[in-house]
Amino acid sequence: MWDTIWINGKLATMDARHMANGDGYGAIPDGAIAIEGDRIAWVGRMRELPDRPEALATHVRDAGGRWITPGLVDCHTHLVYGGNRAKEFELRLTGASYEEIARAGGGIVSTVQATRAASEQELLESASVRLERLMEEGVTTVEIKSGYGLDTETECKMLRVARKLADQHSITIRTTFLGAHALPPEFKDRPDEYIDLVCSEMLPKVAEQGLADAVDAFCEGIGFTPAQTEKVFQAAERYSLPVKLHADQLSDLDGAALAAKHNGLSADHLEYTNEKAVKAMARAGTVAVLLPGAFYFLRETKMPPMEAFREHGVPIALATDSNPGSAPVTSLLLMMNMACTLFRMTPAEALAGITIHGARALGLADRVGSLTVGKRADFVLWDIEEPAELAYRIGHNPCAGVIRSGHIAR
Ligand SMILES: N=CN[C@@H](CCC(=O)O)C(=O)O
Ligand SMILES: [Zn+2]
Repeated sequence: MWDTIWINGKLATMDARHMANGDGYGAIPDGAIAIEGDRIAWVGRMRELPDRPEALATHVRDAGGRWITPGLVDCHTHLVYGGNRAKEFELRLTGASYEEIARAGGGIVSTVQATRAASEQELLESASVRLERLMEEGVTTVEIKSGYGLDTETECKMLRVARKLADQHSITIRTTFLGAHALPPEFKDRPDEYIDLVCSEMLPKVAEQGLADAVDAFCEGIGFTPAQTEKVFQAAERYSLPVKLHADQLSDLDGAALAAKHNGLSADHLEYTNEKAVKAMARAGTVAVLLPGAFYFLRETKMPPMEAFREHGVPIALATDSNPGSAPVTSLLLMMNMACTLFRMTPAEALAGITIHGARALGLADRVGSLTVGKRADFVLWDIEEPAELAYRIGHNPCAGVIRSGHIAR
């Protein structure tokens, strides 16, 4: 006997096994999902159920003909930080660029000051508000990076806050150590010494305390060089932590190829990525994580190489990049719309980007991201007539219910 069975759902399974109809959603129109413990025990057509639902499960729940998708996955966020950067936004509107502000000591470094000054409790409270916004739209898995501490104490503080968020909310959180996000002012003109600190003190401490599930860096003119980034990756490998990379956002430093060389889970941003690097990503299974919110907010014009990703079969994920400087956004549905409008993705590609491919970018594709037997029973009920509506509307939240680990979460 199953614990629960949801009947009368239209399932967008996002499971390759159901993609034969070519709709891109793996749709099952008259679907049911059975739950045993926190896992999916059965998925299929109602008429293929082996018996009456009441005879199969303790609880029978009616989805009322609603669409059901996997729980959404936001695979790239900087959700924990102090302060905000509204002043920098105003500055950019008077002509200063994101890079100019960063080079003049503003940008990421100004958030570092506010984050160092904030208590753990203050960071927890401000990040909780942002996390709640994501969860209201059906997000059940989220990645959170450090990177606004840039000293051992504050980097650990940020990651502890991210872990606590997972204890306090009904959500799966993966944490990523991003010590190599920017050069802290106390290391001005000494980037190699800072990278040594990241590799020999920060990362070992973070790893010893089990605070990170992955390691990231910002490989860019206003971040770190490929050689410095590679040192961070080598240190991550010593602690058996997978890597990801903020790559090729503002210029082509061959960052995506570097991430692929180190079997990166993902390379993120990728506006300037070249085709050779795309091929390397395809070979390594590195996911392309696109961040249309940052592209929009910084008014970027260089498009990520969409056709090359498709041609070479690189999985494309989407994320909010929620952060105070380049993407003060907490809506993954808005990212779907922006990905379709700005990057010309299809709504089905966009949904795959925030479900199965987002899961893949976190190394979690065997556990979440699709309606598949054995995966965690995380799914969302939607008041929509067709799945494309998730990407079509702007500023509208049709989430009608969230099931997380088998239980009704909202
Ligand atoms: N590109 C680098 N890091 C963040 C932005 C951080 C910030 O500006 O505060 C990003 O992913 O866009
Ligand atoms: Zn980022």
